[in-house]
Amino acid sequence: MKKQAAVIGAGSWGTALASVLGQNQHTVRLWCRREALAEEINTAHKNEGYLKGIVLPDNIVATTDMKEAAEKASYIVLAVPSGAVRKIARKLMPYLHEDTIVVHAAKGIEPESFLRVSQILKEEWADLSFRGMAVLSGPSHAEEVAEQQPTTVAVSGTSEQVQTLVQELFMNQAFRVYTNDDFLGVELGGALKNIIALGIGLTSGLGYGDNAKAALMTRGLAEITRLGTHLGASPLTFTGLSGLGDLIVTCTSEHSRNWRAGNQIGSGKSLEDVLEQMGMVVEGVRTTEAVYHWSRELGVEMPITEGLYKVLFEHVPPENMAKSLMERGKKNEKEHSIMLLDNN
Ligand SMILES: NC(=O)C1=CN([C@@H]2O[C@H](COP(=O)(O)OP(=O)(O)OC[C@H]3O[C@@H](n4cnc5c(N)ncnc54)[C@H](O)[C@@H]3O)[C@@H](O)[C@H]2O)C=CC1
Ligand SMILES: O=C(CO)COP(=O)(O)O
Repeated sequence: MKKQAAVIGAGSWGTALASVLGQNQHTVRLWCRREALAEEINTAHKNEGYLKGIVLPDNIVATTDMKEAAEKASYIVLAVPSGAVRKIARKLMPYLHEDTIVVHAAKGIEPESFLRVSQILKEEWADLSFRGMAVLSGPSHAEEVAEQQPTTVAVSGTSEQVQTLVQELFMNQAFRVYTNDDFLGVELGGALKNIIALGIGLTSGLGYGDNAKAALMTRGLAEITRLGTHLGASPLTFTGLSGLGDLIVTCTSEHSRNWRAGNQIGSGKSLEDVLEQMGMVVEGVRTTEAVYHWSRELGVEMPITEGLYKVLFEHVPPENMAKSLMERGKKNEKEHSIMLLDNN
């Protein structure tokens, strides 16, 4: 059935998600910051700056007016960088109502508070009543979603009903949505894989090959799972689309901004230059900062995150990261899995 949906954020991901909703014949209002972009979307049905060469469904209406975008929507999809979520949550406050379902699609952890995006939203909207919240996450580069290439993602919701409604809202022949009741795990997987993708990009920039890539992906997944299960997520979620799936796509695709940023830093560019030239969000930088401090506070070992933090924030040369990871004390590969099995 046709729904009223608002997508907040007309960058790569917001535009791609609006496109999926438009293909599904929903009424879509896409909120953007810049008038010129709204004009481009409404007249040329394009967003060339973010999704080059893509023609958008003509039932997407772009606006810079939050009221116009969100007021009548029964679904509000948040697709801004995690760093903008608090500000946007405040702007959205007047337009949430009893029937609103909020779907967030951002992947990050807030430095200092160590909050996930859904926790930021709950904090900002503590006094409001709305129908529910969901997180949409998985291996889904916007460029391929916009081209209607086959894509699979996971959705988790504050209730089973919300989860199923969001699955129905997005699902189509090119965009397959699986439900997963582990909200925490789905949200964490998407945020944490960006750290590992940055790290792998870094080693590629240094000239290391596929063995290093496979090592970092495998041990990266181990450290994501270690933190996630410590916090109460299911280990199985990290083997699914929002865990391993998203890790694979972000660590192996040249679409990935996190991988590309790491690659350029490994090749000798400064973090500041890389971020300035990217022109799009590189979530892994902020999440590395958050998770480095968070894991130390929790006493959870995350050596890849630690190594990357030192490169990004303490000016340690990238080659030292690989060296320090290789020279760590002897370990049993299954240490953590054995501990998890023992606890069950
Ligand atoms: N691009 C992708 O393939 C995917 C991205 N994501 C996640 O979606 C989120 C958004 O990413 P992208 O769309 O790729 O980023 P982007 O850099 O392509 O676009 C970001 C959009 O947010 C807007 N924005 C930035 N700061 C803002 C602020 N302070 N207030 C209001 N609007 C602001 C920008 O104007 C732009 O429209 C991130 O958390 C990302 O990890 C998730 C899945 C896939
Ligand atoms: O999350 C993504 C794909 O699932 C996008 O990753 P990047 O932000 O690294 O481009």
